Amino acid sequence: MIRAAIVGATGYTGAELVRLLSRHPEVKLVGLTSQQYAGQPYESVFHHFADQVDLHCSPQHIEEIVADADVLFLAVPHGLSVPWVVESLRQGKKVIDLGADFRFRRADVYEKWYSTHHDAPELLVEAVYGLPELKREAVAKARVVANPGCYPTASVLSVAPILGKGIINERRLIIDAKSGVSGAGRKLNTPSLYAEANENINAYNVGKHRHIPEIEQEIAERAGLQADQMAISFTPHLTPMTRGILATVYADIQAGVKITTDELRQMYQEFYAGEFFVHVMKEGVWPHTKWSYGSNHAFIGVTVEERTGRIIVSTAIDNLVKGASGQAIQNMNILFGLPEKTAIEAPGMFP
Ligand SMILES: NC(=O)C1=CN([C@@H]2O[C@H](COP(=O)(O)OP(=O)(O)OC[C@H]3O[C@@H](n4cnc5c(N)ncnc54)[C@H](OP(=O)(O)O)[C@@H]3O)[C@@H](O)[C@H]2O)C=CC1
Ligand SMILES: CC(=O)N[C@@H](CCC(=O)OP(=O)(O)O)C(=O)O
Repeated sequence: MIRAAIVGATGYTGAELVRLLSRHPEVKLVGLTSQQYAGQPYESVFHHFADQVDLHCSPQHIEEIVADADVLFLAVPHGLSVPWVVESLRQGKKVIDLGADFRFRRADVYEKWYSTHHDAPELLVEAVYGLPELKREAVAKARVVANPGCYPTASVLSVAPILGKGIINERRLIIDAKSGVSGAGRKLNTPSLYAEANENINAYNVGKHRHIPEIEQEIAERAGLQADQMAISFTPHLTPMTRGILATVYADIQAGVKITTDELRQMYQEFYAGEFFVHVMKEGVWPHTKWSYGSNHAFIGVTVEERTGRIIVSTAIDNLVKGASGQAIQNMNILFGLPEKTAIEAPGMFP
């Protein structure tokens, strides 16, 4: 059995890890940390785990938690991961960080967008950006996996099949994205209050969201460009749903390129052939976030808009599953040589 510990087990992604890992046939949960609930039974923090999870929340004693586990999931706010990663490496353990601290190749980019100093920039080169459909081989050999952000997961999957092929202008993509409120975590946060989020939709962090450099980094790498050549417009919106991301991407087709919707769809189907979790929709079918609710599956709709010379792609995922905890388990399965879909294969809950 793989011994797994979750740091920050009392947040939304932590609870989602517990839900999925507690049913994983090859995993034993051995540690669930929390600051504010340390010492309390986990099932008294989340009563829906009554009689299901027989562990107490433990304080964040790094050495002991790492010593007891084969793999650590870090589900804490950004800026807190470095000591856990350093100790995991020292003890020869695997670590999967759900936050942003190890997603960037360059510390200066992280420091600029997160307004935080990076205490272990030398480790950034060794961390693997864990989007399994694109980096499976690298993940398999990794010691540190940087689990992608929820918006970047949907955005990068949306365009990966057409990057670096001379079909679109990758530099100037426009991404319009919507998220459910669980994307903001369980902490108190005024925009997430029912009275403010219900029956409301608004853009936020327009032109300055911290996922811009992450999306640009990953798209540039696959397109054969430098990240500083990128000028992507990414506009996130908060929507009155609990879970879900819908990212709609607009890409200008390069001058002289002729492509039909059928040809485009065929490219996507070939690129994602054999990918259990990625589904390319038929003509006229556009993804709904509800299809992915509670699941690790991603749904992609594509079209060529001949009138404007643009490709439009719309992708739906669950921010807490494919956008966070499910993808983290997919990465863990790869790290330990297990079938990738173990414990996360179920379809979404519908309606
Ligand atoms: N929500 C989402 O959809 C996604 C989130 N992520 C990332 O995953 C990580 C966790 O997010 P999420 O679960 O939403 O966050 P939550 O706010 O729901 O939970 C955060 C967790 O971290 C713990 N924590 C908070 N502050 C500290 C601290 N100073 N020291 C130690 N532990 C602390 C909390 O523990 P306690 O309060 O019990 O002490 C809690 O268990 C973040 O990095 C987030 O950006 C990534 C993709 C999607
Ligand atoms: C609705 C909402 O607030 N969403 C969060 C994204 C959550 C997330 O996934 O952020 P990381 O993946 O980078 O940790 C935000 O916009 O900051």
